[in-house]
Amino acid sequence: MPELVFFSGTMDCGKSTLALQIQHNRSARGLQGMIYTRDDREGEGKLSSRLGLATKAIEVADDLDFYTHVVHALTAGGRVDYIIADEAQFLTPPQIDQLARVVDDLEVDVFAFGITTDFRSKLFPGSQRLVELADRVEVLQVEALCWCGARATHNARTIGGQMVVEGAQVVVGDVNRPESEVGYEVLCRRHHRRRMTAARARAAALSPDVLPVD
Ligand SMILES: Nc1ncnc2c1ncn2[C@@H]1O[C@H](COP(=O)(O)OP(=O)(O)O)[C@@H](O)[C@H]1O
Ligand SMILES: Cc1cn([C@H]2C[C@H](O)[C@@H](COP(=O)(O)O)O2)c(=O)[nH]c1=O
Repeated sequence: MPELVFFSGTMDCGKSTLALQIQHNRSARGLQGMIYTRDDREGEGKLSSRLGLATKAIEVADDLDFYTHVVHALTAGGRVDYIIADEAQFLTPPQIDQLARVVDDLEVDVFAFGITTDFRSKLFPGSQRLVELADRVEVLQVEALCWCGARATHNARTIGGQMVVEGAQVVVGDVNRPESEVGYEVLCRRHHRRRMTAARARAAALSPDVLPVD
């Protein structure tokens, strides 16, 4: 049975790498896929992993209708055995419904990859719809870690190393950026709740306030 699978995790946990591996393994067996992404850090029309691998992808805009797009590809004589959609958190809820329709009516597997929650730990609308509709939600096995060593479950947005909780939901960016830039850091829930980034933890450890006093 074809499936809609949502591979989910924090930033930097290997989602795009897995997408590229699924693409590689299937195409190595002669299967043909359509690869979609939206707002990849490396630029338009690319699906890229931090391990250095990348592939061409169809850049999705708000007005792209997945069902119509796949039907056009099929009626033009193309073969579509599976679909990969990276950065799926940026898709609109109607687009997720279209992906579900591709699975049910066209009998094509759809593998979607994305983060579930934003920097305020609120669901992205696309991810919410995926959780509602997916046949399976898979959490990636390679866990990203918080600075404290616990499993990272949340994404923090940082400016100057400090976690911020105001701002637009979508700001394309990366982890491990210089402290002067807007960036992201993955944290465990405890430290996300306390807004305790690695930089703040370092500063607190160095503060004379926490040194033992004779
Ligand atoms: N230099 C490196 N050596 C080994 N693994 C790396 C290296 N850089 C990144 N990775 C791996 O790549 C993962 C990030 O993969 P990526 O597919 O870009 O993540 P995501 O799409 O989830 O944001 C990291 O969690 C880590 O496991
Ligand atoms: C938490 C959060 C992230 N983003 C952006 C930042 C990146 O461009 C992508 C996630 O990419 P990854 O391959 O999973 O690392 O999402 C955002 O726009 N808003 C947020 O709150």
